Amino acid sequence: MILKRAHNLKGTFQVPGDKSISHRSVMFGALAMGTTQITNFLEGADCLSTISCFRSMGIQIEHTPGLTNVLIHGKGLHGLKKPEGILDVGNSGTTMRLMSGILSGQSFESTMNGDSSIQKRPMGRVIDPLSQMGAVIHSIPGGGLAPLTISPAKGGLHGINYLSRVASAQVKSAILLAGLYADSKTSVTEPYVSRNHTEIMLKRMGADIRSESTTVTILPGAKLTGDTIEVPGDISSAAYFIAAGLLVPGSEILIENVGINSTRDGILRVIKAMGADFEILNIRNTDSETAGDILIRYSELKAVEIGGDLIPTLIDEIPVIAVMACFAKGTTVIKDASELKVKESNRIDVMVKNLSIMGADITATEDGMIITGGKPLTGATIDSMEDHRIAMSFAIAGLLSDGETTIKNAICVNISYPNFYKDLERLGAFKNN
Ligand SMILES: O=C(O)C1=C[C@@H](OP(=O)(O)O)[C@@H](O)[C@H](O)C1
Ligand SMILES: C=C(OP(=O)(O)O)C(=O)O
Repeated sequence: MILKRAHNLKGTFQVPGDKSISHRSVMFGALAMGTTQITNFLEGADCLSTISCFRSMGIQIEHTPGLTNVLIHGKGLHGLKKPEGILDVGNSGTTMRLMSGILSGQSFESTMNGDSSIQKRPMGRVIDPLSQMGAVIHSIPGGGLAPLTISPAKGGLHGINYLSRVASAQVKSAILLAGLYADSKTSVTEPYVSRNHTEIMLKRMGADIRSESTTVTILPGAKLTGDTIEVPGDISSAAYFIAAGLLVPGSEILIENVGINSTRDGILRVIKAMGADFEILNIRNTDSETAGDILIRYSELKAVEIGGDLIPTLIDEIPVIAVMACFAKGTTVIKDASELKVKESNRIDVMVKNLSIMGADITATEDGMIITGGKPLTGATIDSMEDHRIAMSFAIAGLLSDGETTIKNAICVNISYPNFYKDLERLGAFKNN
């Protein structure tokens, strides 16, 4: 993929459905009784991996490729069947970690594997709490790495009160899902509140689940019922167009129907602090998840400090926030973000290395980065490391740089945003190419 400097991005469009909500709608729909009807499902490779895993456990899922309506014929908490082969989660950490919780409660043995990136990501963070609940999980290569084999829990699962070291919705959700199968109440406390889509959707489906401050508690025994789920647009995908609209001179972009759940809206708080010219219009609820239209205009930005409880609300947006910081006046400090090291790539290292190559003033720290804006960027050849967020962040950087930027392994955007380059084109990003 080759990108050059752009001007005047204009248009109204929608980003695809939220990845986190799409995954959960399939998983929880499978565990509910009756039909779950999903609209605006994300047809990204990660969510398609979730569909294929649940199909191989006997769940009938109606989905026509190219259409975003999906029907899940749920079979209840005990309706999954032993899969024929290995469950392949592809590139999706969310699929592997949430399914670990579900599979821990089943009466059959299963093995999950994924691609080379998944095989490097830490699964000990779900193996440990689930084992405390009585789950039997074996890391085949050892060290808490995938592939993982999950065998039936001999004495069944037990409720625990778990204090998590990390603010991670994947860890929290895995424990809560196992809690549906436990013999007593389960609670998870995290250092900061992470995205709460699991809590919202399980509650709607009938689970007895409550949140108080940073603790979520679930009771076993509830019967889940199928639901109608309108998936809002993914704010993590909108983030690239928020950045492009703010930074490409002369731009004005309206992104319709974006999920702005308060556990996900950190990027909006950051651009506000940066002095961005934007508005959130038409705020509404789509089945308990709040959505709105985001109007973005070209702006002069100033630096910000980002850390603490803000981090989980924008964790996947940090790579593109780093790009924005290169164009903001002053020094931006991003801290408390060491989770970035265990995503699809080490996102601190990859951003710092490549933005430095392009000419940015950026330094890696133990838990984040420090970026002084104002140095012009020059196009370069950037390897995405097969990480979708890296590919999309450097595509935006390419629109703001002198010369040409070439993204290697650019196709990985299909993980969360298959039409990313098409949507950029529609807004006029390739007029100069
Ligand atoms: O629960 C989810 O859907 C997700 C949680 C986050 O991961 P962590 O739970 O590891 O922070 C996020 O980075 C990921 O893209 C999706
Ligand atoms: C980290 C991500 O996803 P996952 O953990 O599901 O692979 C992401 O989409 O940025």
